[in-house]
Amino acid sequence: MPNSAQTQLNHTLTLRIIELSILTLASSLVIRPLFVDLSDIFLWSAVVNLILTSVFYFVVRAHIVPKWEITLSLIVALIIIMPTLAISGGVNSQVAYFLPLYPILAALIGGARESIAITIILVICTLSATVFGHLLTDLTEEVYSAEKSFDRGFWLTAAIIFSAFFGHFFLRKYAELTTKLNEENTQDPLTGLLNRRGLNIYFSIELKKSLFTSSPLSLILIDVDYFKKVNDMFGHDIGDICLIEVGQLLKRNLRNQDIIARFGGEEFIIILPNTSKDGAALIAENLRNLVSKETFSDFNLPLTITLGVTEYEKHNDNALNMTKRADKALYRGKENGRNRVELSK
Ligand SMILES: Nc1nc2c(ncn2[C@@H]2O[C@H](COP(=O)(O)OP(=O)(O)OP(=O)(O)O)[C@@H](O)[C@H]2O)c(=O)[nH]1
Repeated sequence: MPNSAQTQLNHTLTLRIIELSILTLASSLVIRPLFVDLSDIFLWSAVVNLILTSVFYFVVRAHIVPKWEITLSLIVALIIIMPTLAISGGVNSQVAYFLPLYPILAALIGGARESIAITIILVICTLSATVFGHLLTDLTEEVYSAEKSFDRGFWLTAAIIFSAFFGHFFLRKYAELTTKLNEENTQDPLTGLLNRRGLNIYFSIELKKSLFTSSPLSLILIDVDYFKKVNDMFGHDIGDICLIEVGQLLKRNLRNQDIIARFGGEEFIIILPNTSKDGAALIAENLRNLVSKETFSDFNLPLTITLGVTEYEKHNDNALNMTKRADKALYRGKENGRNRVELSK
C-alpha cells in the first residue's frame, strides 16, 4: 500500500479507537452508578478521563500531531485505564480484561515498534500491580486474596504477551500479502517485467528525483518489427516465447538502476536515470545491435527492433509527453525502414 494510503488508514483507525474509548467512558459513567454504589473519586476520574479523551480526539482530528498520533493515542488510552485499574482492584479489576487487546491494536494501527512499546509498558504495569496489589486502594471495596491476585496477574501477563505475538504474526502475514499483491499488480505475467502500473510508479519517482537533483533522465520506447508475421507463421505460443526472450535480453543488458517494462503488445519501454539523450541513443543502438544478432525461440527466429529515444525536458514536461515524443520518433524509425534508433526532435 502506498504510504499516503497507509497514513490515511492509520489516521481513520486511530479516530475510531478514540471514538470507541469516548463511548465506553460515557456509557460506563451513566450505567455503572445505576448498579454499583461508587465513590465520588471514581466518578470524577471518569469525568476527567472523558474530557481528556475528547480533547485528544480533536487534536488527532485536526492532524496537529500526525507523526505521533498513533503512539499518543495508545499512551493516552493507557493513562486513562491505569488509574481506573489502580482504584478498582488492580489485576482483579474487570477493566484489566481490556489490557490484552492493546498489543494487537497497536500492531494494527501503528506497527511492530508501537506494539512492542505498549507490550513492555503493560507487562511492567501488570507485574507491579500483581506484586504491589495490596498497596492499591480498591474503591469498589471488594476483597481479593493474595493467591487470587497472583493467579490473575500471571494469566493477564500471559494474555498480554500472547496478544503481542499474535500482533507480530498478523503484521508478518500482512507484509507478505501486500508484497505479493504489489508484485502481482505491477508485474507483466508473460515476461515477468514491470507492467504499465509498475512502470507508472517507478517513472514518477524517477521524474521527481531528476527534477530535484537536476540530473538527466531519458526514455526509450521499443517495438519488435514485423511481429505479426511471427504469430502468423509460427503461432501465438512461439510469439509469446520470442517476447519473453526479447524482454530478458533487453533486461540483461541494462544497468541495475534502469527500469524496463512491457508497454503493451510487442512494445517495451526503458527509463534511464542519470542519462542524457546522447547517452540513451548509445544504449539504444547497443540494444538494437544485440537483438539483431540474436535468434529467438527453438526456431532460431531472427528479430529486429525499432527504438524511439527522448529526454526529460524538466519544465512543462511529464511522463505522457515523453512517451508521446518517443512514440513519434519510433514511428519515424518504422517509416525509415525499421531496425533503427531515432531521436525525438
Ligand atoms: N504472441 C503474442 N503476440 C502479441 C502479443 N501482444 C501483441 N501481439 C501481436 O503483435 C502483433 C503486432 O502487430 P502490428 O502492430 O501489426 O505490428 P508488427 O507486425 O510488429 O509490424 P510493425 O510494428 O509495423 O513492424 C500483433 O499480431 C499482435 O497480435 C502477445 O502477448 N503475444
